[in-house]
Amino acid sequence: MRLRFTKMHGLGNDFVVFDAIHQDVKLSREQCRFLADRHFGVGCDQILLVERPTVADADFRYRIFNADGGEVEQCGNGARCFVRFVHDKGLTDKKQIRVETKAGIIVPRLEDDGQVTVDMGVPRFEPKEIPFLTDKRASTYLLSVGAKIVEVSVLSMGNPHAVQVVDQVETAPVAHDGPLIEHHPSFPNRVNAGFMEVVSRDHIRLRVWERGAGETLACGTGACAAVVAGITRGLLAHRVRVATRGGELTVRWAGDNHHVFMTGPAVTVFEGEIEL
Ligand SMILES: N[C@@H](CCC[C@H](N)C(=O)O)C(=O)O
Repeated sequence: MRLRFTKMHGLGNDFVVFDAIHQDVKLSREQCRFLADRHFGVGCDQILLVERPTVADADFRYRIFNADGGEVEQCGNGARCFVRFVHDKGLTDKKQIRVETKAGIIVPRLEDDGQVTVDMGVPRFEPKEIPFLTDKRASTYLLSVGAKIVEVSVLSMGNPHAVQVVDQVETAPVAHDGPLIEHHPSFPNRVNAGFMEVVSRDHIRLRVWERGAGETLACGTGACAAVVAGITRGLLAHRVRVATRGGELTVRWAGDNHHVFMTGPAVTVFEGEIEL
């Protein structure tokens, strides 16, 4: 089959996006891996499908596949690109849309300045039953990672995250420890591993080893998880600038059962067609 796609990115976290409303798009794991391959395919961290919703209270359905071909629950940078895509393609003229994901409904909004704010929902502190709970209130755990013991905050932004605080993010052992945390036996569904340097109460630097994709230039749900972890640990204010290798996001969270809001850019790089 020959499919049209759009190459997009949110802070360098890059995507191949398909309109699966006007074309029949069914991707196998191998086809996702081929599309994501930076040498033999198009190259991307995730593949995004824009589909008709299957529930009454949503405008679209948004499906996400990691570079390894696994379908996942949520993707924050992708959600911003999703909004830009449906607007650019004339699929809607609503500024605020309701989007069905595997993790429930999210509500992105296209701002007047072209940035996108996404209501990412309420963070959940789960899984609750993993060994070595150290601080129940802050939901932190001790994990043995290689020869070290690392304290991580474990939470879900629809998808799973384990976030640790490091002194200097640029020298953090992301490539070494990231895969060990991703595949740690405490996380049977694997996990995204965040490394956060707290610069001040309203500014962090962040690198994320993503489940199924490796280190990316930015991770939207990772940014939300890091800010929630930092606030829960008493380290951060309620509005935080998150600096990633690909650029900057703003994340807001008022705590408890409040929703997390993430604001940042969404960029189209090129349009293409590929034979699968
Ligand atoms: N890049 C993403 C997250 C994509 C999914 C993640 N790798 C997972 O497996 O949960 C983002 O911007 O949030």
